[in-house]
Amino acid sequence: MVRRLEFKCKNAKIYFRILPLPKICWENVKVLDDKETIYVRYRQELEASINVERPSYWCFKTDGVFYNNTQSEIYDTVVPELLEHVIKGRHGIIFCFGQTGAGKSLTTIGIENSYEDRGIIPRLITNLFRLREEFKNKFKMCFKLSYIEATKTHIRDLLKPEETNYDIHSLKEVSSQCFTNEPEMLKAVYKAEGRKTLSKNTFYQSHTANSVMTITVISRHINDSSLVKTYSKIHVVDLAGADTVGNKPSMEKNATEIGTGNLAKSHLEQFLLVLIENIPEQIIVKQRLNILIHYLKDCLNSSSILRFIGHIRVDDENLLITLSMLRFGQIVRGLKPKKMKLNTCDDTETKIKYLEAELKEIKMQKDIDSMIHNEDLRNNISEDRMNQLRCLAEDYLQNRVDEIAVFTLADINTILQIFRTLFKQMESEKSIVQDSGPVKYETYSSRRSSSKSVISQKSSRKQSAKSRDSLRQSRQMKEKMSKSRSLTARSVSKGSNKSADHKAAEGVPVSRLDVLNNIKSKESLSKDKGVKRSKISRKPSGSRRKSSTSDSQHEKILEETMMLPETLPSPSDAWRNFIESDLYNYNELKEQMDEHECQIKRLNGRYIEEVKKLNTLREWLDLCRGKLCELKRQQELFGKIERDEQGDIIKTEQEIACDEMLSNGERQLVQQQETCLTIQTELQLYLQLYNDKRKKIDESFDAFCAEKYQTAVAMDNRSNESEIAVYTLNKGNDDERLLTQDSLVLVKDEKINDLHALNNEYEGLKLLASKQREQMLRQQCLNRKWVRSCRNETK
Ligand SMILES: Nc1ncnc2c1ncn2[C@@H]1O[C@H](COP(=O)(O)OP(=O)(O)OP(=O)(O)O)[C@@H](O)[C@H]1O
Repeated sequence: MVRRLEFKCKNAKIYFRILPLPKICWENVKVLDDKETIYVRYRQELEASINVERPSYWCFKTDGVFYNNTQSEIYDTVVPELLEHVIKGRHGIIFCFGQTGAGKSLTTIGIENSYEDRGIIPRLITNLFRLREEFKNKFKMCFKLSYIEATKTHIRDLLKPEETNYDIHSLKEVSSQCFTNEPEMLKAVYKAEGRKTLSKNTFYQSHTANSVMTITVISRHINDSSLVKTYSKIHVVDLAGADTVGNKPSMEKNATEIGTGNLAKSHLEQFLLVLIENIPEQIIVKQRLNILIHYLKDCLNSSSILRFIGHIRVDDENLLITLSMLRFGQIVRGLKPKKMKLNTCDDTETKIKYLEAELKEIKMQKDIDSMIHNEDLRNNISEDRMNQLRCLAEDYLQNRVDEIAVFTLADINTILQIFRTLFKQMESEKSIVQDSGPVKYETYSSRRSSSKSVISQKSSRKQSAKSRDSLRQSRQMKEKMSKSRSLTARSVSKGSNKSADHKAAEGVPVSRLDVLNNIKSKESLSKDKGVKRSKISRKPSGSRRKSSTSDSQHEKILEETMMLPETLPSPSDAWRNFIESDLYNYNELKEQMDEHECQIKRLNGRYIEEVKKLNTLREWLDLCRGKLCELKRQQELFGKIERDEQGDIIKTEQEIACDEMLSNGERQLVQQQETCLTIQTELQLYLQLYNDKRKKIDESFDAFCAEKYQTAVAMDNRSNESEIAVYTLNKGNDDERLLTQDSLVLVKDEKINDLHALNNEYEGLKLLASKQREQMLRQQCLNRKWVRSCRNETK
């Protein structure tokens, strides 16, 4: 024993808690002031009842003796140091052992007592979650809880509400629940505590089995690149109370209950002894012998941090069992510490995540590197992205978007490549236009249809205003250069007409003829100089006739360009020119239209009058009918009805007069209805005529614009000279409805007002639409002009 006491134990520590009792025999048990050494009198001397001069004592060295210490003091002495090791990855066990009713449950859980007197387990949970919060920037921690009760042969899972028992072979099935917050874990612990088996006869809650609360701490250093997670377990064991059968404190417990406690203590004692002797085979045997030791086998070894708290009663009656507990403590102190061994394992899940993140970063870095080194990444661009960029480029050129969003150098390269392709396409078309020869004029309608297709075909070649400006600048530069080179050529194209380029350069409006002359002069210039273009070769006239499809297309493009108006006239100017020209008999049509309008106005006035008359007539007839009914009712009431021989009612003179009046009135009503219908039909006819004339004028105007300006001009106010036109037109529709319904519904003034309001709204919308159309046409015109100027430029 002396040899063992000399040994300085680090991993295992032993503490004793003395139960405060009214009769403590301090003569036989002494605690030194260092609160570490306990002396217990030789029992033989006591039993022998002999007076000895110098009494003999057993000396027991401990790591701390608690007497009248608070729960908090005990916790602070025992647990924090252990917890430090546990967090680092070592297993730890706190054993509470001792005599029955000596305070083991108070030390471990303290559930029966006040909050201040809560035991190690609740304090430990609070401490763990506090540590997790404190080191959240350094460690990622997760806690798992298991709570079991161990009898001699079985382990019961206390976390499960129903009784679930496991034998020595199925201990791995014991549940382990993960908790992310303190209250939840405490709740689970207290619930488990409530499920423990209690002795039936004791006045306090005496436990008959051993219980183990286990918290597995899994932690990983956040900045640790090795991605190794440490896991460690901390067990708090409340051993069943040991005692001598028949001893006073254990009187309320039966022999089996006491036996469980004694067996656990003696197995543990034996196990510690073989652990000290370090005989592996024996260790395994002892582990198999007791289910509790088997359950703790991963942790119950010399490399773990072991804390034993023995609970003793130091009164005369319990001296023997106290001595037994103290001897157990000495065995514990005999444990040789082994080299610290951290429980670590690879955190596969995090490792995968980490590697994925790293891979992503490397990829990104690679992209940046290749961008910096100006590498062509087009190969890395997906088909979808290519298409998207193509659409973007086209949208940009068509002024549909103001800018193109690019993310990488590859995007920029691709966009440039698209521009280059489009430019080349345009160049080749230009050369075709140059080769396409004399211009043929087509009818306006065919030109319009062809222009639509041309526009759609070449939509990708239209550019935004910005790009046009820059192009114009470069064009002017080119023109200046070409001007100096082609002096001779320009002298050929004499007369008052300057070249189109020259005019354009001077800001003078360029006519179609100018453009044509320009093309011709350039052609002759190239002929004169004998310059042969490598790509733009003129085809012989015969062959051109054969390749009709492509040629006609090119001619159309040329005509499109040639026939474009230089400036789009304002609608009012166009209208004025149309009226003045009288090419389409506008004045005659207008005269007729005015005549119809006069008729419509006249008929409309008459119609309203006649309808009013009709109304008055109806009202009068209703009055007559009412009067007649009243007369009849009075006669019936006063029994004045006279009947002839056949039994028919004889009418009074008044009645006969009334009847006549009624039949006259009804005849008049029919005539009046006839009149109204006739006027309506006439009105309808004139409205139809009026509309026809109006339509004809509109068509004539369109034809005039097509011929004169080669484009449509939006002019919806052209017929606004006659306000009634709009009114009567719509009113006409309303009348039409009246006629088809074949009923004489009155056209009331309010309705006319409603119609006016609707008309106004309709006109407003029409005006808006026409403005938009005009704007669109202008834009189209500008685009065409741009195409033409580009073509000119290439010459
Ligand atoms: N140090 C103490 N101070 C005051 N009362 C105590 C102390 N220790 C224990 N007690 C009281 O003694 C009674 C028994 O305590 P406890 O249940 O903790 O003993 P135990 O060792 O767990 O008993 P058992 O082995 O039968 O389960 C309880 O009522 C408890 O409050």
